[in-house]
Amino acid sequence: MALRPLVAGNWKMNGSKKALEEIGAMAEGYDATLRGKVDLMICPPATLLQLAATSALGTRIAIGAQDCHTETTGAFTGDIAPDMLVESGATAVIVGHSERRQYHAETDALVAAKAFAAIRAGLTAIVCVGETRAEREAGKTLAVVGRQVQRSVPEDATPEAVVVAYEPVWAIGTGLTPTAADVAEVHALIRKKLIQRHGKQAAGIRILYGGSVKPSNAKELMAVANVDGALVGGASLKAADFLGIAAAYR
Ligand SMILES: O=C(CO)COP(=O)(O)O
Repeated sequence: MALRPLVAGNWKMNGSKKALEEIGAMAEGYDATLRGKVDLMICPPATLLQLAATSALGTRIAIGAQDCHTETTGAFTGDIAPDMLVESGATAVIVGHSERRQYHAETDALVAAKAFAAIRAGLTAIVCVGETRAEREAGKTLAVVGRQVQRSVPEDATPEAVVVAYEPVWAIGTGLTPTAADVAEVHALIRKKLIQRHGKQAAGIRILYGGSVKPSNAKELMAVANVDGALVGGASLKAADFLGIAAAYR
């Protein structure tokens, strides 16, 4: 089944008010042809969410956040509840990015709880999974990713509520990418696991590839079976690059 693809940009801890001009430029380049074929989303830092949502008003570019808490309110200094993200204009949130797993010791169980809380607030949860270089070299990729999908994707996953992003940790920000055959193998496994656990409707859950996606490799990566779009880091900061990736669907 060909799903409507999603190209989402994760700005990570980058961007400023000035960078919001890029969203304007993205909107200009998101012409009728592209709009008819692919969804676009930008996930700026939390401090820019509200401004980004205002910049994106009327452009059909969606705004997402990069993390959320599991609770709706409470004594959690520095954290942000899913409802607060909704109020800021976000319609989605990334959870379980490998940088959160690595630097904030986030476990699969916590990621699943965050995704559950996000969905309950009406957000789409973009759940990230992916193996490290050591795990790939040890031949453990499918076991690791399979386990992460099993444990990080919440019970109530539907195509509206959940997007899964496969991001091999060793491909993030390195310029390295897996071969198309390797991507196909992992995405097929993710699809199988989703259908096993969430039933036939899980054929409609979008599975994004992320890790050094650029305009020059987007076409090849986006053509792989079960790759329903991209989660883009560095190349999402500039409108020309981001649109160049989206143009894989032109
Ligand atoms: O981590 C990523 C997106 O979430 C990928 O980052 P890069 O595209 O910079 O490799």
